[in-house]
Parts: sequence; C-alpha cells; structure tokens
Amino acid sequence: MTLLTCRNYINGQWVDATTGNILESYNPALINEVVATFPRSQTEDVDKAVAAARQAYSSWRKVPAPTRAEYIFRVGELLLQHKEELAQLISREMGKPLTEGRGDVQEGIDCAFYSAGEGRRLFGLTTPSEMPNKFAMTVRMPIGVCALITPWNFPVAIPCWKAMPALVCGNTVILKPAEDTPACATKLIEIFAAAGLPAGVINLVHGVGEEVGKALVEHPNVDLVSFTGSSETGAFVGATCGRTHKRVCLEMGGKNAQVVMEDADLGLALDGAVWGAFGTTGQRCTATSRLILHRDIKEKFTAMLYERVSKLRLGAGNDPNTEIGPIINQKQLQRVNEYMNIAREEGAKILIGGGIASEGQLKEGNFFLPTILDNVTPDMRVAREEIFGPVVALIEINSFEEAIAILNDTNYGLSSSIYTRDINRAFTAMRDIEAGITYINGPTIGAEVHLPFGGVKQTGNGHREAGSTALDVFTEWKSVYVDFSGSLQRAQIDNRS
Ligand SMILES: NC(=O)C1=CN([C@@H]2O[C@H](COP(=O)(O)OP(=O)(O)OC[C@H]3O[C@@H](n4cnc5c(N)ncnc54)[C@H](OP(=O)(O)O)[C@@H]3O)[C@@H](O)[C@H]2O)C=CC1
Ligand SMILES: O=C(O)CCC(=O)C(=O)O
Repeated sequence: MTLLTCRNYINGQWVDATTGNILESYNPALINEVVATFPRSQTEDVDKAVAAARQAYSSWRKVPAPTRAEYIFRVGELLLQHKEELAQLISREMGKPLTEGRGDVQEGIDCAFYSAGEGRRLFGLTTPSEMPNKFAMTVRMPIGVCALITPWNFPVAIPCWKAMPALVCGNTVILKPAEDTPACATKLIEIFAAAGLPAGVINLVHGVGEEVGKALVEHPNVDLVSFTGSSETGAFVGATCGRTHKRVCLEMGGKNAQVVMEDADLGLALDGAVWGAFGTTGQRCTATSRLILHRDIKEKFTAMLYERVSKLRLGAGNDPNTEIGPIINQKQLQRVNEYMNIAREEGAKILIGGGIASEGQLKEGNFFLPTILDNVTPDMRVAREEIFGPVVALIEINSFEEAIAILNDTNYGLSSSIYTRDINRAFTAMRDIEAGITYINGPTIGAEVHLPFGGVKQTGNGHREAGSTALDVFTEWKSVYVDFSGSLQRAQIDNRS
C-alpha cells in the first residue's frame, strides 16, 4: 500500500514543520500498516499559520459573500469528483466501512452546497428607528481568524461542517485535525486549495493536540475556536477561550438513549438500535449507548437484538462484507475493554461480546466484539459515561414517564430517540426530552446538514453547528443606523428627551 506524506498548508504553500519532526498514522484494521507520515508541528508553525490567516482576513472579509460562496460550491463539486478516492482513504485511515466512508464525504458535499447557498442569504433585518429620517438595520460581520480542532470519527464531514460556513461568512481558518487521520485532512485541504481559495484563507497545521491544539487555543491572534471531541479536552478549550476572550463553540460527548415502548414496531426499533449502537463501531457522539426498554417487550426485543448482533460481520472497512470496522487506536480499544471490567464489577451482565476480537485477521487490528450489557441500572458508570465503542446497555422501565426520566438522567444531552405508535407519547417525548436532537421512530444517528446540530447540558456550550445556526457561530451582529435628515438632524437629536 502507498505510504502518504502529509505536510502543513500555510499561506497557500505545502510546507514541513519547522523542527522537521515526523509522526505516523496507522490503518486501525491492520496496525502494522503505516498509512501516512505527517509533521509534528510546534508553536512556530502555529504562529506562521495564524499570521497568514490574519493577513488573508483583511482582504477575504471584503470579498462579496456570494463570491466567497462560489469557492465553496467548487469545493463541493471537487468533493463529488473525488468522493470514491476520499472514501477509500477514510476506510483505510479511520477504519469505517466503505459505505460509511462515502457517507462521510457526502456530508461534506451536502454541507458545501448548503453553505454556498448561505452566501446569498446572510440576511440581517431592518427595523423602524425611533427617529424620523433614519434607517435602522443589522448586518452579519465575520469574526476573524478561526481555529478548527477536529476529531477522527468524521475526518471529512466535521472539518467541512466547520470550515465551510466559517469561510462563507468571511472568516479565515486554520484546521488542526486529529493525529489519527492526517491523510484524510490533507486530501480534504488539497481539494479546498484546488478550488482556488486565495493564499492564507484556509491553513492546515498537523501535530499533537497538546502542542498544536493548545497553541491555537491560547494564541492571542486567534478570534474563535470551534472544537469537537472529548468533554475533558473541551473543558480545557472552553476555559482557555474564556480566559483569553475568544468566541468558542464546543461539541462534546453524548450518552444517547433509544426508548422502545410496548406499542412500538419492534422490527423498526431493532433496525434503529443496531444501526444506532453499532454503526461506525459506536464511535459517534450520537451513538445509541443506552436502550431503554419497556418491560412488556424487553425479553422479546433482547432476543431479537441478540440474534442480529451475533451475526454482525467485523472486518476492514474496505472489505464489502464488513458491517463493523475497527476501533480507531489501541488506546481507545483498551478504554472500551476496561469498561467491560467496570460493567462486571457493577453487576451488569455481558450478554454477547465483551472483549477484544482475536479471531483470524481480526487480531491484526483494533477490533472489539459488538457487546450487549444487560441488567444495567441508571446509576452504573456504563449507563452514565461515554464509552465510544460498540457497546449498548439495556435498561428496563415500567412506564413512559419512567423512560423519559431515565433518558434525561445524564450529564449529556445530544441525541435521543423513542419508538412508539402513540402520537401523544411521541409529542410528549419531543417536548420533555432534554437533548439537542430527538428522533421519533428513528435511530439516534444520521443528522442532516441543514438542521442545527449540537446538544444541551455538558454536550456543548449553547451553540449549534450546521444549518443556518452555523452563521450564529461564525458571525457577529452589527447594528447600523443611517441618518438621512441632513441639516434637520441637530434639531431632532436635541428635541428627544
Ligand atoms: N464528540 C465527538 O464527536 C467525539 C468525542 N470523542 C470522545 O473523546 C474520547 C477521546 O478521544 P480523543 O481523540 O482523545 O479526543 P480529544 O478530545 O482529545 O481530541 C479531539 C481533538 O482535540 C485535539 N486536542 C487534544 N488535546 C488538546 C488540547 N489540550 N488542546 C487543544 N486540542 C487538543 C486532538 O488532537 P490529537 O488528535 O492530536 O490528540 C483532536 O484534534 C473518546 O473516547 C470519545 O469519548 C472523541 C472523538 C469525537
Ligand atoms: O450521526 C450523526 O448524527 C452525526 C454524528 C457525528 O457527527 C459525530 O459523531 O461527530
């Protein structure tokens, strides 16, 4: 397999890091295979990228928004042309099945065309003034230099969700991608560069989070940080941005639940549970990690789930038979495995799975067996902490009210789902569930790019990505008063008490 060489992209040039130090990314399905080398950048590299982005900002902000949007439209067209190549790379470097890799790129394409449309819709409002001969209106202004710190689980979609609206709004950006997926980020930025964006408008700095990410978050010339990742790192990013007066948008974890009521279509609920819990190997912030089951259907539904899970095929993402890919890295694999000990100690029962997969080829990669934990109670750590792997916890409930109470009994609030045929319950759930996203008769995963994405409680900090709400992250409001009364103006001002 080809070994890829990644470089930083600063001020329109592909460059090595100042120190010349190199790191490697691996194929998680075949951990002996190095996919790419990439620079271990340092503060000097961050300084250069920030200076380039700052310089470019002074002219990019003045490019008309519809013209800025045309660049992003072109990125969408190029992503479409390179979709298969990118999907293959995602499968190889991140591990997700090829069909999901295509979905990852498709989200980037959808986001490009949606964001490009926003270039002609950056609406403000006009409102009557208190004064005669005066117009009052609001306009959206860009914020400046934006640092985008992204995870490995959606190595194309998440950088697109952040960069595309940021650029259409007139900001310049610096992407710091996850260490595990540098080649995906490099290919993506090659596409942005090929779309003809002026030098410095988009920059890429590879490296370690605690070095490059930290330097960006602390940098005095960065105006905004948009972060997706763990709660721990998010807390650091949020606190640092607070201290250094930066705007910050945080998208962190979830402990998402799917409720199955006794009147649900169980076949539909089963499809939702399998996809929600095990899709992307459970490595989605929206993954279903709790299944809240009404006691009347619990036994039957659990048997159906067991049957389906026992047949899930593990393998490398580029194998067309694969349904469940590997876990991203050894650290995550051990972390998921550790939760099995915690589950046992807490009294949960491992119905199926519960360990690292070591059969045949699987031992060459970071594979974890799809796992169902039964007899879980809401106070257990496996019911409260984000595991980020192919593990689902079953919790029994006796009533609709109990289901909603348990669903809400978490520090997180990203995605949620309920399967019921009762329209009154569906609407009550929609009203009472504490989460940024609620699905009725659908799984907790599969958000669409034109709706707000984000959560309540410790999932975020009140912002939403995607949709027109992304404009609220990447712009500031300016109120404009235009007085056209000429010499009459003095008298009017003086007369107002
Ligand atoms: N909400 C979501 O979609 C995601 C949630 N997670 C959660 O996070 C857990 C750990 O995953 P992990 O990949 O370590 O997540 P992190 O939060 O550590 O990583 C996310 C991004 O932040 C960067 N980063 C790390 N430390 C700092 C820092 N001090 N300052 C600035 N940026 C930093 C990382 O860089 P680098 O890669 O170099 O470390 C990466 O680009 C998972 O088990 C899961 O629970 C993980 C991924 C996505
Ligand atoms: O499945 C979804 O709804 C989107 C998931 C996502 O963006 C994430 O896990 O970070």
